[in-house]
Amino acid sequence: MDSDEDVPQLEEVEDSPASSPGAGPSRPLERKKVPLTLLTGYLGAGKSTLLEYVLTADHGYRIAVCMNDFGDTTDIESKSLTLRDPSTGEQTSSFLSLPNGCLCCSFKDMGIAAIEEMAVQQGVDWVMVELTGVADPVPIARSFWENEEMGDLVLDGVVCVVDSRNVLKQLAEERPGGEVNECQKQVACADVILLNKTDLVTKSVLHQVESTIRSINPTLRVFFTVRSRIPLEGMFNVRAYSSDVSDPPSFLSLSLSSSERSERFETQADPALAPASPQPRPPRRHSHGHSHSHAHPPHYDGITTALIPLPNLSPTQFDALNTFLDSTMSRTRSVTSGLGGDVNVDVPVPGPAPEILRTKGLFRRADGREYVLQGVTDLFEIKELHKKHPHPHRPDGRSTEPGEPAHEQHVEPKIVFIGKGVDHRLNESLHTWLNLHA
Ligand SMILES: Nc1nc2c(ncn2[C@@H]2O[C@H](COP(=O)(O)OP(=O)(O)OP(=O)(O)O)[C@@H](O)[C@H]2O)c(=O)[nH]1
Repeated sequence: MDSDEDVPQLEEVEDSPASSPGAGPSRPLERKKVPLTLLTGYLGAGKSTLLEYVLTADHGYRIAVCMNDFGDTTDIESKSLTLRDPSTGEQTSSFLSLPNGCLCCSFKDMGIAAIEEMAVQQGVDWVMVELTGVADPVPIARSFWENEEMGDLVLDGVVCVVDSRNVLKQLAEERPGGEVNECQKQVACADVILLNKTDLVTKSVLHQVESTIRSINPTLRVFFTVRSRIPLEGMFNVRAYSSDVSDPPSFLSLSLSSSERSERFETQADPALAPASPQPRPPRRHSHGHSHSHAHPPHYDGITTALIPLPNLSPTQFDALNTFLDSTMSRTRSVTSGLGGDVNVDVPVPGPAPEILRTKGLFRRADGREYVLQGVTDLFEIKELHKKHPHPHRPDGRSTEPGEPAHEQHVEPKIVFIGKGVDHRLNESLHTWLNLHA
């Protein structure tokens, strides 16, 4: 095995005075990072429609949108700007400054470092990078996540737009050798999804689309949209790859017993776009009766999910969990590298190795300390969570009185694996392994 590809080990992040609970804002001397969102979606799903909205609407955000090419956006009244390398004075990239304060940049000619430079120099609130319709977002998300050139940028999450009318067909498209298709990968690796073009489908189709999407990736924030019209706050601050260990990623609020009820958002159809026939309503809340203590039954040969509840961990179980993850990721690496064959693993998991695309989780030790797990393909990282702000509201939504203890949002410890060949064996093996090390 190439040592460069060694999976990062479980490391406890050291408590610096600035990051300790109760020590005030973490790292006060550091510049605030600019969050970056990756936008994916199959051909024709509605990505450009979303970007056009971002670039033209009066939403109050200053967003830099990076696209493969400017396309039709050059029609939008804009001012062309050029960015120069401060050391050489050479032109590094060009972009358009739009009337609502947003910027439109050509991603084709810009590396991550140039995007970072532009974001910092222009003082933008947010960066969105559009990936092309058939792009596999997994390696791109991974490279944005681990890239040192990100500097003052931080990957916030992956937003995927799907065409509700065609997505079931796109998910079912077969690839030679049973490869996972791009549409499945886009859904698997997304953190926020827009079920777009809801004006073109019936309520029952939309219901089917939602349950299929959730069976592939139960950690998603779901929005129902017409013309990709989404409240922008909904797709921002996802912190899905958060390395700021004072703010838990929002997927952690996913409840094991009620993930179907977890987060639902509906957007109003633009009346100007309303079809002549009555607008189908998005489905009401519903339950599929799934038990999340086991993997979902596969809907497609490709991607499945295991959502595994965890007990509070003893010190030996905490170490054992690291070994389990290390072994699981080594097996994934042997599949994705195409080398196959035996890998040196410490944990016996029956059956063929899964190809894991995304891993997320929260661990709690018996002493109450909590850790967030993030993983993309065979890379994973675990950081201790230092809660900065206990929840200022009571569970009934009312603010706490002065002196009354703040209520913390209760998050159940769990791991979510999303990938090909992920099934109940991972769940069973992990619990057997943890019991062995109790
Ligand atoms: N009826 C309907 N049409 C929509 C909606 N959203 C987008 N469209 C139309 O669908 C077509 C494709 O939308 P785009 O935004 O260009 O899709 P895209 O994902 O950028 O497509 P590519 O650039 O090919 O990947 C356009 O004609 C849009 O006007 C919607 O909610 N309802």
